[in-house]
Amino acid sequence: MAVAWWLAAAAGAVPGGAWGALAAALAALAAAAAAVALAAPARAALRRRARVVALIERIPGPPPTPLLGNTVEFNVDHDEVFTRLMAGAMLYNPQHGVVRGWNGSAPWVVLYRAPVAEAILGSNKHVEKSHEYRYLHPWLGTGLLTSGGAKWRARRKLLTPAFHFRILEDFAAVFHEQAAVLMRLLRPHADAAQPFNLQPFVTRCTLDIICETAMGRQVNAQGNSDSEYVRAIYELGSIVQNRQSKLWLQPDWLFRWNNLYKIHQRCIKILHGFSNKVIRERKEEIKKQKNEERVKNKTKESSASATDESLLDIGAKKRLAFLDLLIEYSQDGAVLSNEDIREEVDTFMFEGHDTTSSAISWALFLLGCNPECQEKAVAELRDIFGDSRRPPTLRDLSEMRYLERCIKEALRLYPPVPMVARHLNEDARIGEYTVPAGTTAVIVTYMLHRDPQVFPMPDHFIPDRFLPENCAGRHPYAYIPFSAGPRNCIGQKFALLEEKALISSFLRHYRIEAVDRREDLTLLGELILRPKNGLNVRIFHRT
Ligand code: HEM
Repeated sequence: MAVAWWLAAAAGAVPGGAWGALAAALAALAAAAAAVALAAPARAALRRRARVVALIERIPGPPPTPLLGNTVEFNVDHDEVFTRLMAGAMLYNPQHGVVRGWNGSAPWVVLYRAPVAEAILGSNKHVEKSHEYRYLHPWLGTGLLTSGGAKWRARRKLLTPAFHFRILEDFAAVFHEQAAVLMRLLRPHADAAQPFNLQPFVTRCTLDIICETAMGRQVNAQGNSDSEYVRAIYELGSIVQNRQSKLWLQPDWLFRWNNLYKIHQRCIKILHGFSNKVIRERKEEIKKQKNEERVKNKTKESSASATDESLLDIGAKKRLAFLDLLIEYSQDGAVLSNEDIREEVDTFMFEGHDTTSSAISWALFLLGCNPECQEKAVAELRDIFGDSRRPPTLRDLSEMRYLERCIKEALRLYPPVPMVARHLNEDARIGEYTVPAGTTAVIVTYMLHRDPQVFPMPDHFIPDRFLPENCAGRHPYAYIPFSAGPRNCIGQKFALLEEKALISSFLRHYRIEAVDRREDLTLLGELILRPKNGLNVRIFHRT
């Protein structure tokens, strides 16, 4: 275009004669060439768009409105979005569990049957998170949960050993100590006529657990729920949820004009400030310890009484936290910088407390709805512990087989992460459909777990569905509370141990009765599955 303009300007600048005619002809030629040159990419873009539309429209789904797509259907009260999504999905193509929708002009597919979920989650190609995860970036950066491509692959490989069973053994003591605090705090509610919401108690406990296991620091959320750090975690979590569901909070430039932005920035400052401080201090402590060890080793060689001293040392050894492992893996900044470490520590803080809190609260609530299952779990605990009040060992936890089935059944009915989403960087074959690159694929775990073909009487709480003989032959993607495939939850063993430790401790102290009826609960299916008005229960001391 610039060439045409220059030639036209040149034609105007040389008045009359053959030069002028030639320049004008050249200008026309250049303009035509530019139009053709521009038209080619435009035509290609139109062709690509037509292909996307044609492929997506082959999939059943609600009729879209021009420009707005199906966003109008979701312009409902916050409480209704999740129910709408599921009802809409069930209405179209329930047999295959693949439904399409348009978020404005952006294509989406909703998947809710095992084979189609496997097509995405089981693939090594479709590992990019969808755009909805970007609201977590200011806090988590691109840590394991939010990163993609080569960075995610390298980090996943690096961090996997940190979740080895041997390392988790160290955390059993933290689970027990924090469970003991929770039991004490629940005491005033025991045997009272007035029901109470169990969830905030459990959330504060899981927050204390993750803080100590991830960073080796105590924030004492159970003792002081008003701490700046704890408040920042809650506030930021709620802002992220808000941004996901409210269109006007989504573009960054619009969000900056909203009152929430200031709070958002303040929370980020507090959370990053805390993590940075802990990382700095821990690095210094490790350096100091190493120096002391070096000096001691030298003294040991020359002192006969060194044995007693080193034994004392081992007794006083500090508990390992994930942070210590990250510092070790970092190789003095060569592999992970301080910021890289912070991303991962913050990711564990985020992903490792609300999820477990949701899982534990739902499991206890369901045991409160099903007293016969609760008593079976208690009988199993009596077999393991007798009358002893001792803390559970890892072996005890592994013997809680019935309780494990209850936990798994609760994770089936109320998966803490009710859906996961991927951005498709290339075409995907999903069932009988080709889904084009650029589509967002949302796997709705909550629906997938209620497929009556796989789980007869899907709404009933039946822990024995998870007896080994009943699991045999089940599709590997039919039950995926921790997602599945290459991007599954790295913390699932940790989570199950924590669940068993807390729930067993609870059942050894209290009997629980659900006050809310399951059918009356309003579910908020956001990042984490929550009941809108909490989980109201009564508890009674066990005699
Ligand atoms: C009951 C508790 C938990 C549940 C139900 C759960 C569920 C999940 C799910 C569904 C995903 C996949 C998310 C996605 O694809 O968007 C995930 C990923 C992840 N989870 Fe968990 N999680 C739990 C506990 C934990 C804990 C305790 C930790 C850490 C201590 C943790 C750390 C992570 C991380 C780092 C990822 C990202 C893994 C990756 O992309 O490679 N989770 N979790």
